[in-house]
Amino acid sequence: MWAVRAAVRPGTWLSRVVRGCRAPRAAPPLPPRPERALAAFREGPRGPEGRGAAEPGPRADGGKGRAGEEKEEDEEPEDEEEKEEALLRRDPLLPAGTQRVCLVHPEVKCGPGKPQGSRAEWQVAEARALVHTLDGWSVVETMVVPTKTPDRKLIFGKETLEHLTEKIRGSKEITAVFLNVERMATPTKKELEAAWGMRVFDRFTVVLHIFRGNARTREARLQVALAELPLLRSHLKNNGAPLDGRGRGSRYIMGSGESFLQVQQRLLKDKEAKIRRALERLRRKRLLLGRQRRRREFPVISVLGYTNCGKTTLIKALTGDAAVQPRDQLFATLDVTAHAGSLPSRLTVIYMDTIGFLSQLPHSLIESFSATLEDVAHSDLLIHVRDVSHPDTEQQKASVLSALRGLRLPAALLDSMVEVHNKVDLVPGHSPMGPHAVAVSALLGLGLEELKAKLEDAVLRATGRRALTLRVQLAGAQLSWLHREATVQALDVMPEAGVADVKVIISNSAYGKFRKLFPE
Ligand SMILES: Nc1nc2c(ncn2[C@@H]2O[C@H](COP(=O)(O)OP(=O)(O)OP(=O)(O)O)[C@@H](O)[C@H]2O)c(=O)[nH]1
Ligand SMILES: [Mg+2]
Repeated sequence: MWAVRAAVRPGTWLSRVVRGCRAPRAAPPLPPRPERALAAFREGPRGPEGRGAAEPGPRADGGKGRAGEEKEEDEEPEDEEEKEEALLRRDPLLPAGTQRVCLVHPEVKCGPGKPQGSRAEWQVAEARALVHTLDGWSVVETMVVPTKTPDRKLIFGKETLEHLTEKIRGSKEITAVFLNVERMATPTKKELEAAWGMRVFDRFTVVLHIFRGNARTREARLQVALAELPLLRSHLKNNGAPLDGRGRGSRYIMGSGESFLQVQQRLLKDKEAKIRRALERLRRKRLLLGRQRRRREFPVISVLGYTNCGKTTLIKALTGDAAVQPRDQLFATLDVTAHAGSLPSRLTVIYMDTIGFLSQLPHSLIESFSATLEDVAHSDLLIHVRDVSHPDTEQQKASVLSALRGLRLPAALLDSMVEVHNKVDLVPGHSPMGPHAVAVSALLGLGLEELKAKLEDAVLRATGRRALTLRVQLAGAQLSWLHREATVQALDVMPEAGVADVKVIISNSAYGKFRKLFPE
């Protein structure tokens, strides 16, 4: 889902699951309420899944199904979970405590590695934001250094390296270096650390660290663990020792006929197979529960956008869900979460909060998260939230759209996407262009009514429904038929005339049947 330099790739929406409950349509004449829809998303005693990221890890797989519900394939024994926990144990990637970072950005001057359509300042700003996301870390120095071949072993030419070394070693303030490349080979890292006399980190390690800290569900945590495997492999290859630093012992493990390296490689392979199996189990469950959700016919709206643009804040504003916790942080949301809200005609919809986009995201992270994109493809509507107060808002939009194109979503879903211009409180006089755009301040609650009206219109169109007020005879079967086949929103009874005006949300096909059965 993210642009990785010029190549934008699909990325990381995580999905959470849906717990079963009775369909709200079975309880007319009350309008379907968000709470009821939320109940469909509950995962055991912890309450609605996908609560704020600040809560301790809710489970992605939910609790036990109720009687009468579709039986879950693949019930997991308790010890499966314990085994997964073992897969997730690992050492810290970054040192704890305060770090004063020198941000070194290799700017590709020409050649195939030159990033398309993005500026060094933007990439530097994004790298700085990543560093500031880490607790106690700050950028004290920024150096943009020209390079022709950022993927070469030492990245910089001899002279540039000497110049950098002089500056870095000469500064008393700097305690670590963030080299803004996707991945550094272990030998490169070692050589740079030796030259500069301090730890050097790449974007992969920093983003992985943030992901580790923010992943809450089992699925998200396993996906991060999968993304880490290349790092463990390269450490093994280059050090002959795993990252967790357990002793190497003798060259051959006694009696096994395998060298230490072979044993470690085998263990990593086993680990990968186990993580993939566990993810596949969770994925099957998610798809099954997604089918249940669709059967219950709550329209699903996926809320997408660049990281920190205000997706979670918007969902909080649209649903009033007090447990939603927006944070001023990159990748605050790593688990796709579901939140119910209602639209003007009281139609209940489910908003899916998703992980944000970022340009230049390490692609092994994106790949490991990509299975969860399936959920976005099954939405009824997409909202693209934009932070219009951000200086790079246009690049961010291009990044997001380009990533979305890479996902091969249904054309109708892309065409009907609603663009939300968020944070307009910070941009006085902003007026959005285009028929699908609405300006809001999710934080201050501005423009939400207009947005809801647009969403309702789009959802009804996308799901082949319409909102109608129908006059029915109280004596006949019309009212009970509508209760059965449509969603009754409100009832205005006129006893003296023996009629009622019924506000319904009804599918086009059901309306056709209604007219056939009860001609006007
Ligand atoms: N001024 C202003 N700030 C906003 C608005 N909407 C969101 N924010 C702030 O922007 C920051 C990020 O908001 P989130 O809702 O967490 O953004 P997000 O897109 O969910 O971020 P990730 O989950 O990290 O991708 C928070 O500090 C919000 O308070 C807005 O309309 N106006
Ligand atoms: Mg969020």
